[in-house]
Amino acid sequence: MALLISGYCLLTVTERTTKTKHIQFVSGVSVIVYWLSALLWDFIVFFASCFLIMGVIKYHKFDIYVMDYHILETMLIFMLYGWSAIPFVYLISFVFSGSTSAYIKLLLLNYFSGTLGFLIGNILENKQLTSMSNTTRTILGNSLLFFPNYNLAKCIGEYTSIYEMKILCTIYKNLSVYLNCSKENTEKSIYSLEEFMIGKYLIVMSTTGFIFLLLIFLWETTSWRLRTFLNQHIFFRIYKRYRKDIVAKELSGQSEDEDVQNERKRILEQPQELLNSTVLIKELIKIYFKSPAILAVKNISLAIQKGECFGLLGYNGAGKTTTFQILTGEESPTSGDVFIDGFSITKDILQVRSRIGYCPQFDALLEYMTAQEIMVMYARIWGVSEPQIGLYVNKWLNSLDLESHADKLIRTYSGGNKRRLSTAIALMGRSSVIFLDEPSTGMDPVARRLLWDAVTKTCESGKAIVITSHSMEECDALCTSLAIMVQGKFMCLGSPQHLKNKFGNIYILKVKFKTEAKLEDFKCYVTTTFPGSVLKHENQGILNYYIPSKDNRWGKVFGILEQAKEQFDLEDYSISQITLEQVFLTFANPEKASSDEENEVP
Ligand SMILES: Nc1ncnc2c1ncn2[C@@H]1O[C@H](COP(=O)(O)OP(=O)(O)OP(=O)(O)O)[C@@H](O)[C@H]1O
Repeated sequence: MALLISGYCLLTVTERTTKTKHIQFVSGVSVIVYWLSALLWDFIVFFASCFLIMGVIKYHKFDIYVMDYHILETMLIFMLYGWSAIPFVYLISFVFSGSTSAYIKLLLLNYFSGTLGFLIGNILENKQLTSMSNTTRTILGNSLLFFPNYNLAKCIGEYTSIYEMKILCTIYKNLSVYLNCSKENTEKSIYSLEEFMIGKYLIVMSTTGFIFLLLIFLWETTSWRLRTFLNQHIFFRIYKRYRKDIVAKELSGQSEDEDVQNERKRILEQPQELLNSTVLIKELIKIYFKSPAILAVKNISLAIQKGECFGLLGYNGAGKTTTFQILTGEESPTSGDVFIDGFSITKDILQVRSRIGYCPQFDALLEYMTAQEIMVMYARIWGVSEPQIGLYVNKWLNSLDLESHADKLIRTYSGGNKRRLSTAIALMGRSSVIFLDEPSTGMDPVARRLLWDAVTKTCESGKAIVITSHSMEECDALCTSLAIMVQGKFMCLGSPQHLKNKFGNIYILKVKFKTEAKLEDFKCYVTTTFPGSVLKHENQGILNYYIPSKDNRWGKVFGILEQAKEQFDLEDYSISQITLEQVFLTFANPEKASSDEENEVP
C-alpha cells in the first residue's frame, strides 16, 4: 500500500515544480477544482487497484478478508484509507522539490509509519511493556493516528485478530481456556470504538481525510497572503532597520534617468483611475532574504496601457524573471504593489490570476498530452463554448504553425516547438495582459516571425503584452516601449526610437580598403575631421568607427566620406545610426560601459 499510495505525489510535485499548476491557476482553475479533480481521479485509480488487490487475496485464499460479506468490510477499510492517505500524500508533497525524491521519501515515511508505527502502537497499548505515564502514552498513541498507514496497519491487524478469534472460538469450543470466547466478546461489533476494535481507526481515517484536504486548501489560498505579510511586515522591516545604508542607497527610488523618475512621479502623484492602466507597478521591491540578502528588484514603478507591448531588457540576473514572477503571483513582493485591471496583487490575487496569461522562462507543459489536447483543456478553462473550441484551438495552432504536431505527445517535441506551444497557450486566453518570458528562445527564424505576428495581432486586439527577450531585433520590432533593467533597477524607459534618439549620439562608420597602403593616413584623417571619434575594431582592412553625431549631420558625414573614398582608395563604406543593441550594451553593463567611457565618444 505504501508503494501504491506514495505514487500519488509524482504528478502533484511535477506540476508544481514545472509551474504547470501555476499556469492552470493563472488560466482560471480554482484551487478547489484543481485538488478535487486530482483527488477524484487518483481515488478512481486507487479503487481499481484495490479491486486487483482483492483478486490477489481471493486467489491466495486469505478467506478472512473475502469470505461472506467480508469483501465489503475490507474494501471499506481500503477506501477510507485511500480517502485519508491520498490527501496526506498531497499535503506532504508540498515540501519536496523533485518528484523522484518525493516518491522515495514518502514511500519510506508511509512504510515505516505503517510497520514501526504498528509496533510502537502495540507496545503503547501494553501497559506492562513500558513505564510511561498515561499522558505520554496517550499523546504518543494519538499522534500516530495522523499517519494513514498506521491506521491501516492497526485496522487490518485488529480486523484479522478479531475474526481469527471468532473462527477459533467457533471451531474449538474448549479453547476458551486460552481465548475469551464469551458471547459478549464474540458477538461484539468490529466497528465498536472500544480498544482492539477498528471503529476508532475508521473514524480517524474519515476525519483526517477532511483535515488534510482543508489544510491543502488553506495553504493554497492563504500561503500567498502569509508570505506577503511576512515579507512586507516582518522581514523587510527588520532589514530596513539594520541595513539603513543599503536601503537609502539602493532602494530609495532615486532613479538614474529622468524618464524613469518622471514615470514614478506620474504614478505616485496621479490617482489610479486616471492612469487607466492595465498593469500598474508601484514602487516594487523584491529582496530574497538569504545570506547575504539578494536585492533582485529595486523600487521600480511603471504603467502599461491596453494594446501596449512593453519590453523588459537586461543581462542575465538583472531581475526580469523575478519581476515577472511577482507580476504573475508566483513570488510575493517585499514592498510595493502591482495592480492588474485595478486589482491589487497583494490583496486580490485570485482576481489578478484570472486576468493574466503567462509563458514562463521554462516550458510548463503537461508532457503526456498532445498539443491539441492541452489546448482544448486550456480553451475549456478559459470558458470557450464547446461548439467553438475546435475552431478556436485550430486558429492558435495555425498561428504558430503547430498543426502538423498537434497530435504528437508533447514529450516528443523539440525545444523550439515546446516554446511555440507555451506561447500559444499564453496568448490564447481571454486575459487582459500576457507575460512572455523570453518566448522566442530556441525558435527558428520562421517561427520567430510567426510569433511576432501573433504578438502584434494580440496587442491590436487590445491586450497588453509584457515581454522579456535577449533579442534586440525582436524588441525593436515588437515593443511600443521598453525599459533596460540593470541590477534590479530601470536604467532607461521609453519607446525604442526615443531611446535611440536620446542615447544614440553616435554614428557607426564601417570602412573597407582595397589595399591597406593608405590605411594609416585614413586613420589620421578621421581623427582630425571628426574630433572625438573612436576606432572600435580593426580587422583585415576593415575599420569600424564610432563618430559623434553632434555637429555632424548625415549630409556632412556622407559628403566627407565620398571625398575620402577617392582620396584613400576605399572599396566601400557605410554609415548607420546606433542600434538598440548598442544602447543596451551602453546601459546594461555598467562596468564595461564605465571602462569604455574613457575611450569613447562623449
Ligand atoms: N529563488 C531565488 N532565491 C534567491 N535568489 C534568487 C532567486 N531567484 C532569483 N534570484 C536572484 O535574483 C537576481 C535576479 O534574478 P532573475 O532570475 O530575476 O534575473 P533575470 O534578469 O531574469 O535573468 P535571466 O535573463 O538569466 O533569466 C539574481 O541575482 C538571482 O540570483
